[in-house]
Amino acid sequence: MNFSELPVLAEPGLAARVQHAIDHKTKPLGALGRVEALALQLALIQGVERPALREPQLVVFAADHGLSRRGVSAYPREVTPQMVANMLAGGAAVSVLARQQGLALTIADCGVDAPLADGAVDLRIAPGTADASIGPAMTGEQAGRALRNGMALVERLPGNALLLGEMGIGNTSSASLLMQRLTGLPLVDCVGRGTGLDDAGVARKLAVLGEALAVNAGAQAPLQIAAALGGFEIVTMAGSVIAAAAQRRVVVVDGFITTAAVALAEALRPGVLAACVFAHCSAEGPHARWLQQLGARPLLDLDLRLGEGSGAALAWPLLPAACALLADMASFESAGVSNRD
Ligand SMILES: Cc1cc2ncn([C@H]3O[C@H](COP(=O)(O)O)[C@@H](O)[C@H]3O)c2cc1C
Ligand SMILES: O=C(O)c1cccnc1
Repeated sequence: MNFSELPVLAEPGLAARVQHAIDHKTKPLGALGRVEALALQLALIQGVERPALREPQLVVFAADHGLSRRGVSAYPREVTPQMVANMLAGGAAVSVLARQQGLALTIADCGVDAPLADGAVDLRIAPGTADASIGPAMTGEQAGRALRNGMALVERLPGNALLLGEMGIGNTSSASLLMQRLTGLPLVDCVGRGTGLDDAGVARKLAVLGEALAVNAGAQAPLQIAAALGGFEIVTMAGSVIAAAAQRRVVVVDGFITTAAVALAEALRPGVLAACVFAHCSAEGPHARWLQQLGARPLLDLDLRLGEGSGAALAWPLLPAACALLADMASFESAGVSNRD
C-alpha cells in the first residue's frame, strides 16, 4: 500500500523527505527493513518528519451477541461480563500487557448482557444484539448510535495512538459475516474456530452463519450491513477508528475481530486504512486472507487467537522504537561515516 497516495494523508513531498532521511541514516540502505516502512507510515499519519507517540490508549470494546445463543462459540455467553470484570480487576491478558507496556486501558461496554461493571465506560446500546440468524442484529438507529458513541469516545481520550481490543463471546461470528459481505469471498473461507470449536462446532457455526446471510441478504449499504450482521462492539469500534483517523491518530489493529471493525470503517469512510498499523496475523483461519485483501502486512505472526487487544499491545513497542530510530539515528553526514558510492 502506498500510504502517501491516500487522500486522508496527502502531504506533498513529505514521504520523499522522510524516505530521504531514512536512507541517509548510518546503516546499509534499507537495512532496518519493515521498521523503516513503519517509521514512514507513522510520519505520514501524523503529517510530520519526526513522528512521536504520546499517551497511547488501549480500548477494549465489549458486547454480547444474539448469535451466542446458537452454539457458535466454544464458550458460554456469560464469559463476556465475567471477562470484563477480570479485565477491570487487572487479571486478563490485556490487563497485564497494558500495564507492562504503559498503555492506558479503557473498557467500553457497548452492550454487555449484565449490569454495567464498575469502572467500565457506559456506551451501552442494548443487552446484546438480536439473533442475526433470524433478522437484523440491530436497528439502523442502533447502528448509527454505536458509530457516534465510538467517535465521541475518541474525542474524550487523550494521546495520539489508539490500540484496538474487544471482548464478546460470539464475535468471531459477526466478524466472519462482515468479512463475507465486505469481501464477497465464500462464507467457508471467512469462518474459523474462534475460541476453539471442533470440526462439528465449525459445521454448526457455518450453518448458522449461512442462515444469517440469507435472512439479511437485503442489506446493501455499509451501515445496513453493519446493522444486520452486528456486533455493538464492532460498530462502536468502527466509529472510533473513523474519528481516530480523522484526527491523525495512529490506530493499532489487533486480530480478526478488530480487522472487521477497521474494514467496516474503511467501507464507511474510504481512506481510514492509511492510519492503521496491523499488529499481527491471528491464528483465526480467515484472518491472513482478509489482511491480504486489505493490502495490510502485519508486524507479528505469533499464532495468537485471543483478541482483547493482546496482539496490539505486544506489537506496540515497535512503534516508539521506529519513531526513536527516525528521530535519533545519526546520518552519514552528521556522524562522518562514509556512505556507499
Ligand atoms: C475466557 C475467554 C477470554 C477471552 N478473551 C478474548 N476472547 C475472545 O473470544 C471471543 C471470540 O470467540 P468466539 O466467537 O468463539 O466466542 C471474544 O470474546 C474474543 O475477544 C476470549 C474468550 C474466552 C472464552
Ligand atoms: O483474532 C482474533 O481477534 C480472535 C481470534 C479468536 C478468538 N478471539 C479473537
